[in-house]
Amino acid sequence: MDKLQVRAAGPLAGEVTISGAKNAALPILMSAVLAQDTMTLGNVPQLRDVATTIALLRQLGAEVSDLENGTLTINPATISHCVAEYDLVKTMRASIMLLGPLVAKYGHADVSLPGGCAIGARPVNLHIQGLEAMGAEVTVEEGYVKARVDGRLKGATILMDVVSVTGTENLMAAATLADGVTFIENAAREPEVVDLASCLNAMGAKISGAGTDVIRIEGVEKLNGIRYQVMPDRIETGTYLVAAAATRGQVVCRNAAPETLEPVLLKLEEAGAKVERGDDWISLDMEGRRAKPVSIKTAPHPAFPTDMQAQFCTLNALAEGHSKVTETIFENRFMHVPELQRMGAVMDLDGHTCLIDGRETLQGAQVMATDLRASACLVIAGLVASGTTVVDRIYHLDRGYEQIEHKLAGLGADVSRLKA
Ligand SMILES: CC(=O)N[C@H]1[C@@H](OP(=O)(O)OP(=O)(O)OC[C@H]2O[C@@H](n3ccc(=O)[nH]c3=O)[C@H](O)[C@@H]2O)O[C@H](CO)[C@@H](O)[C@@H]1O
Ligand SMILES: C=C(OP(=O)(O)O)C(=O)O
Repeated sequence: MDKLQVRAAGPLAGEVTISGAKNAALPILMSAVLAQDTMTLGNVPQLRDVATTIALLRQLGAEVSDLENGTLTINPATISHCVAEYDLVKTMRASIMLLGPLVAKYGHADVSLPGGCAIGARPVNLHIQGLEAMGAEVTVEEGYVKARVDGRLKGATILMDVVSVTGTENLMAAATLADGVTFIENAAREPEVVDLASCLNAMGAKISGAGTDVIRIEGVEKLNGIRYQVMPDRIETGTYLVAAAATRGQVVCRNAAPETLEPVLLKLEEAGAKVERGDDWISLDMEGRRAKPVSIKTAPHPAFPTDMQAQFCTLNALAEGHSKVTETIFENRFMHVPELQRMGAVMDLDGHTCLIDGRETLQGAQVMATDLRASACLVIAGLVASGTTVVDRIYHLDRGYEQIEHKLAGLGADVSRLKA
């Protein structure tokens, strides 16, 4: 298994180009099965999760090109087999987003249940209940969610008990081909939901309200293949901004979407960073200062994103004073805390809250990446720590960060991949 070796090399400085968003690319790729003809997608990031999605789509029988310079074509007309097998699904929970589009277009879908993961149980009950409300018969047999409908799904009013990003996306995508009007209430408002809605509308769907907590979808009979550019990755952007802040450096993120990460930018300003926003760029400059501690509480958009919580734990571990980080989305998303403690961070877990007493620096150590953002926070810690940090199990990192070692090296970091 590959590892990442990180050594402190002073403040980061320079420019980094942000990739397309993993969490927008995945639902858009999976919703491509709804089209009648070829979809051409641009700004698709070269990630392990994208490779898994391509493999899943090919397993269904779709003709999918290789990803070249961020561009991918998908011809779903050849789909013949509506089954997403366990071997691929177990590596990527987002595979559940095939369920809605497949049953809406083909009337049947079998998608393996992905199982629990490091950050929490992550059930899919809301996905299932929403499809049932639209008239599908859904069973769970031998580890697979099996959805069936005779003819078209029916428009329905669906109240989501919990705000769910992929739940909203799955049901919104399914409802585009339903007979009648669907309302999704208490919908997720994440920018990636809006990006998926924009793509579906360009394909001919009639969706309004994406980005608010009530989404209205008027079903249509068919959707067309189109060209679409995936939005920039706000979490990747936030990760490079935090990396620059933790090293007391500066960075300009190009091809970014500042309006999608305002809660993160505000917290970075509170930490003492000078942040500037352009149309498609964000710059951050610590002017050599050590970060001030910032307390955060994760919650659905437009509040502070859970996918940036781990990175802010590292920033706070290096800040001048005390802070409190509260996780409200996933029950087990502090797996990075014991690893940061091994690097000398002073932090205490109390249920869903982590109390942090910042230190001037950390010490390099061998650490284990437990999930995607935990991995990122350990890499950031390594950029500052004395000695050498070796982050093991970086396949997590490869799920969500395109060429992280090259991008960091471009900012002056001393980072290298140790091949297994
Ligand atoms: C591919 C993708 O976009 N992943 C993102 C998505 O994950 P994902 O869509 O899986 O996360 P959800 O928004 O669904 O999860 C939010 C909460 O709802 C609960 N829940 C969810 C579905 C369900 O049927 N029942 C249920 O109880 C979950 O356990 C969790 O406590 O949003 C998360 C929250 O912003 C992010 O961390 C992930 O990066
Ligand atoms: C938790 C994440 O992703 P996923 O939902 O794909 O596991 C993430 O992007 O931080």
